[in-house]
Amino acid sequence: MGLLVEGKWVDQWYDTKSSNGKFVREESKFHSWLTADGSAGPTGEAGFKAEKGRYHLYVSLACPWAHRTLIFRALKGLEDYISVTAVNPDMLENGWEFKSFPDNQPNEPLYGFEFHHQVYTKAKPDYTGRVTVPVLWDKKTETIVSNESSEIIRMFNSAFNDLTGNTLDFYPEAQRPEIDRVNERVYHAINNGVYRSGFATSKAAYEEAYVELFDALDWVESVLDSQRYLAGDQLTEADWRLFTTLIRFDAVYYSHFKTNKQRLMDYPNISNYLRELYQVEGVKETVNMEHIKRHYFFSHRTINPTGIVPVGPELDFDAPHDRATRFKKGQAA
Ligand SMILES: N[C@@H](CCC(=O)N[C@@H](CS)C(=O)NCC(=O)O)C(=O)O
Repeated sequence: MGLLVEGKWVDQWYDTKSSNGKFVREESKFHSWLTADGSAGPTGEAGFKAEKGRYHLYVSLACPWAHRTLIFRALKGLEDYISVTAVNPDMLENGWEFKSFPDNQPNEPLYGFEFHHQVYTKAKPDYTGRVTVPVLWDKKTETIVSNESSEIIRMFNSAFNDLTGNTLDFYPEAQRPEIDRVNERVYHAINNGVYRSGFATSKAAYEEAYVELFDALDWVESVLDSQRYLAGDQLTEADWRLFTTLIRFDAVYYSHFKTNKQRLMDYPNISNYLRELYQVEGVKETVNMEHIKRHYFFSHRTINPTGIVPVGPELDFDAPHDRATRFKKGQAA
């Protein structure tokens, strides 16, 4: 685990000393947008037109943020348009590495890179900052378009529609205020909340994150009691953003990040909803529990010094769910 300082790799764990034991996530640094016609998006540079085969996605199958982009790639039928490389789940002194798992064969197809930080210095030789996944790479101009998952999923939601004919919309205009409102709380208290709990190095910081997390999960449980999805009767990006944290919860966060007030399996609405989302066509293929468990338990040696990966728990996301029978058109039946 480390970061780049003026283009040089430095091996160091997160600094929580300057923030009273709190884990503070660094903002992503690349914010351009891929658009249908190459015009500029809300931030960054213009010139990234949606074209078949032009872009490459670097992900970790373990990472909840990268997982969002893989889900959108699948739901939007972009598999033949955007190629993907998954890093090795072990993230140790060199950060993310390009090696297949578990057989450790080189797997970076564009430049033969060994380390993910080489992607960052290729784009910006004097880059300073964290070296994170996902990264959306432009093969044509050889640069990073974006390393912010919440923005990459919005690009995937619409930029390729004319090319693919897939017009599924997970950020519909009319629901945007509600989606944004839900995202805000889910991001802070749940998506990032599990990390704020697990990476805290003071009891006070851990407990603050823990309380906010379970308050938010209670709120989600009650929302899902009266409507089928987080922002109403339609499946939206708000659901997919929550999904990637939920699917890791009982297997990893509950024990490794000490978020153990109760398991998700113990929430009737959330657990049924989680199974519904998992069973949406194309989604289960994006879930890789081996990478997920291996990454967290093996890589975070400050939290789990032995690196031993637990065998359990046994989880069956293919079990039937009750959401379709409980909600006719998204409303309680
Ligand atoms: N805001 C980023 C966060 C991405 C992120 O933190 N990814 C983690 C893996 S789950 C990572 O690569 N961490 C490496 C590091 O922090 O050094 C996004 O949503 O795209």
